[in-house]
Amino acid sequence: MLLGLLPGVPAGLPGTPVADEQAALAAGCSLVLGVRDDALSLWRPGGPEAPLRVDLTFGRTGYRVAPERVRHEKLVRAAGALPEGGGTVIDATAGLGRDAAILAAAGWQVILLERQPVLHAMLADGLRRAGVPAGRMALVQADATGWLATATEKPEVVYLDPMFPQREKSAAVKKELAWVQQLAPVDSSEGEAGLLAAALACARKRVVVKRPLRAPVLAGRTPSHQLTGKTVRFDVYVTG
Ligand SMILES: C[S@@+](CC[C@H](N)C(=O)[O-])C[C@H]1O[C@@H](n2cnc3c(N)ncnc32)[C@H](O)[C@@H]1O
Repeated sequence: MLLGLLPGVPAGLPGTPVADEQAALAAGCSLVLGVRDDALSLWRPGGPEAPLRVDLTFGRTGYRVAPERVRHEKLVRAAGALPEGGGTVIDATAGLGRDAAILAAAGWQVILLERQPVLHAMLADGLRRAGVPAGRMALVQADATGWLATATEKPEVVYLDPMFPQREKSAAVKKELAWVQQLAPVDSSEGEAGLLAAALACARKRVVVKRPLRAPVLAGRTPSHQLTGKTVRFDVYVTG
């Protein structure tokens, strides 16, 4: 996959600098990263689809959503009770930050880990535009397996949503997933097993893993219990 980097994107990202979409097409880029309406965005050069950007303030997943509404979300129920005085979730596979926004809206302090540099830059841009206080959602560019293994302060919860081949049916979500998968392909089974092991060793209370409804459990490890939704389920591993 060749990613075209349009003028105005942060320095140091992996990709091919291009002057405009025409140049990106001529260079054979399947996606471009550029600035649209003040947002760092990803799109198919010459394509009709709306650009993809991280949006934490609008729509269903806005981090300002009222806690009494988000507490019904299956993800929030899977994370368990928020300790009095607050608690921390490490979202070790932050992606576009949607699940992290739900957890933050439910009152958790969320540390977002994302290893893919372009997605990390898009998340940083989304957090900046949303004006999210660093105390609510803090972003780190890191490989989660190593980061979790060396974490000095253990969080209550570690949340994992590793890439999984095509799992949603709607065309819009398929498009987003296809684009994100070009940047961050599905991990090897050894990679997934290492990530789950690091999460289980780090979380003080539980590890939550999001899976497509009928997918096998991650790394063959049986969870303590499961919460199932219409298209996805949350596998919960109680650690303490
Ligand atoms: C399916 S997406 C997560 C979507 C996210 N839950 C959301 O709501 O937008 C998976 C993301 O995890 C990242 N990822 C996978 N393994 C990782 C690891 N070991 N360390 C850090 N990031 C990882 C990928 O780069 C990808 O962006």
